Amino acid sequence: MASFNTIDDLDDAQRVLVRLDLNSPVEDGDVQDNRRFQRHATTVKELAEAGHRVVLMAHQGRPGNDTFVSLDQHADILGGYIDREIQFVDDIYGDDALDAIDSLEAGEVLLLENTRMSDDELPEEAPEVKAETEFVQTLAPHFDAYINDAYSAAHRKHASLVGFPLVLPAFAGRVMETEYEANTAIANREFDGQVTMVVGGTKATDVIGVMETLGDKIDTFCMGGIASHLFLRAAGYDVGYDRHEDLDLYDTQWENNEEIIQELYEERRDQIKLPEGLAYEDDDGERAEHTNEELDAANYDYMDISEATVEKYDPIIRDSDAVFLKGALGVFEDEIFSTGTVGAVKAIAETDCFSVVGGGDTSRSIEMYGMDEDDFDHVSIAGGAYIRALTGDDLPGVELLIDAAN
Ligand SMILES: Nc1ncnc2c1ncn2[C@@H]1O[C@H](COP(=O)(O)OP(=O)(O)O)[C@@H](O)[C@H]1O
Ligand SMILES: O=C(OP(=O)(O)O)[C@H](O)COP(=O)(O)O
Repeated sequence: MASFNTIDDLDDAQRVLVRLDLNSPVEDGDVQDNRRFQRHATTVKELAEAGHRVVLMAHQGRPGNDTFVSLDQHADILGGYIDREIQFVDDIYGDDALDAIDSLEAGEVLLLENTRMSDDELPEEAPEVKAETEFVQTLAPHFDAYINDAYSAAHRKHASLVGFPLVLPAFAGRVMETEYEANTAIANREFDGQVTMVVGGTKATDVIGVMETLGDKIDTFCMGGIASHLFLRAAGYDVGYDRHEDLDLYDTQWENNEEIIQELYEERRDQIKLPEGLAYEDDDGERAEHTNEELDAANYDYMDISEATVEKYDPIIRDSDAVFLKGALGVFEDEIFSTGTVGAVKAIAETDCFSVVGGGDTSRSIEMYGMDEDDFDHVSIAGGAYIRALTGDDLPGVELLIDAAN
């Protein structure tokens, strides 16, 4: 496996510049705590306890959006996980930031302001271009090492992610390490027995990309979510199109991907397991189901896979050596349509297989329905980066760490 240097390879008492991904939901201006803080805290705590001077960079939201806010709240939330104060400076590479950086003592931690508040950060450009920005050129001389822990942002060619590895010795943090290991385990097929991928969610292109890239590494695809309706349509059932004009869940995806869906369905018919039926809300607000033969998308909105489908997928999951999950099998946020997602996630949790659950939305089902993250080998905190890794795209932030090690 191609690899990178990690924080185990750092010299003692370093001045380290660490890129985290603390990008979080924001409600009425309040940053919402989430597992990104908890995960990155592991890296930060380890660095501080080892006696390094630790300066953190992260982004929040995108300019113009309500979620584009200062990182002052992030410092408090992250500090709560490491039992030590995280200083915050509302500057990135101006005099205030440099003063705060240079006054740090061993074991102290400082968070800089939202990197996206610098004009140098955002346009996606080649690492060589980013390395020449004032942002990178001003900060780099104040550090001995750059650490990238932001796997979930590693698909972006932004200054804080791709500029520094060209000008400082570069290392991976603990989150980067675990996310990378879990995702490459599938691509390299590091398992002897059955490998199953449970795929759902709303985006057909994600599912198609995974099937095209990993089709020969995965034995069985158990399908749910919107994508499964499109494959059921390819199989000839009356589903996989929009019944409201103002809704576009299916039609555009079908128009753009019809040929490849038909092709994948024909070529990989033995590998692809489709729902046996789908669930909808009846006139009394209760869950009801149709078998595939009864499906009638002109008159019903289908929100989950049927119970018979859960029963069909259950033994497949339990007989697997490794199971990867991407995307929800139904609208699990509504309890009556959580049967599919919770059924699959529970079966994965109860099975002694190597298991990875990914997708920002889907992994929320674990705590929503009282399951324990420790029952899985890895629960990814990455959305876009996870799917890019699964579909064979390089992550520039990761590639630069590998290059730096070689
Ligand atoms: N049949 C369905 N109809 C509408 N939405 C669905 C359906 N099945 C799953 N979803 C939705 O898919 C979302 C997750 O999809 P997606 O964003 O692709 O995955 P993730 O965020 O896990 O990567 C869930 O929030 C769920 O409500
Ligand atoms: O949260 C992130 O991505 P994700 O929602 O795909 O997991 C990353 O922080 C990247 O953010 P961006 O998509 O605004 O570049």
